[in-house]
Amino acid sequence: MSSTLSPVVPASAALPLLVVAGALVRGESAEARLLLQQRPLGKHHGGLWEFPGGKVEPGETPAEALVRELAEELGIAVDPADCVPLTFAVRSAHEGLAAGRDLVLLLYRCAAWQGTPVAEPGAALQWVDGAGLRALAVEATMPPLDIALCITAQKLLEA
Ligand SMILES: Nc1nc2c([nH]c(=O)n2[C@H]2C[C@H](O)[C@@H](COP(=O)(O)OP(=O)(O)OP(=O)(O)O)O2)c(=O)[nH]1
Repeated sequence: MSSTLSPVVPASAALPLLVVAGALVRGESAEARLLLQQRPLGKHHGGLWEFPGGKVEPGETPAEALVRELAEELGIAVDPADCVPLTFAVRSAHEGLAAGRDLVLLLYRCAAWQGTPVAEPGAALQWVDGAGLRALAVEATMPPLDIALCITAQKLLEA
């Protein structure tokens, strides 16, 4: 191979931003609902509905980060063993991310926790059924990355 070829990822490029989020599901069959959180106004994607979660900090595993974020944002305690990888989505920096880095979002299914989710100041929560989730995706009231995640999350709500 020629030594003049550029590597796919230049050594100088920033690593992707790793974000974890939880698809918290309660109830079964027709009663199944997913928890969505509205991002506080003033934050990136402010006012849009997303899966609760946040960035993985240095030294954390993704599951540890999710447990921490769910405790911080919702005040619930989740066992890492109850965080089951569900799907992921990737957004390129070229698609308009302010930080200028690719973003990889790992979505976990969580069906067990302790406590009752409570929104942080400035945020809001809603439990959606399949129709509610579709409506948010179609109306683009979710971050672009979440539209892709919803296709899989929707299956958690199917009878
Ligand atoms: N939590 C979450 N973030 C998402 C989703 N979809 C999506 O594009 N994002 C983006 C928005 C943000 O750019 C990034 C998450 O950052 P964040 O601001 O929530 O992370 P954080 O809780 O660590 O926040 P901070 O303390 O740094 O303010 O991922 C989603 O469904 N959930």
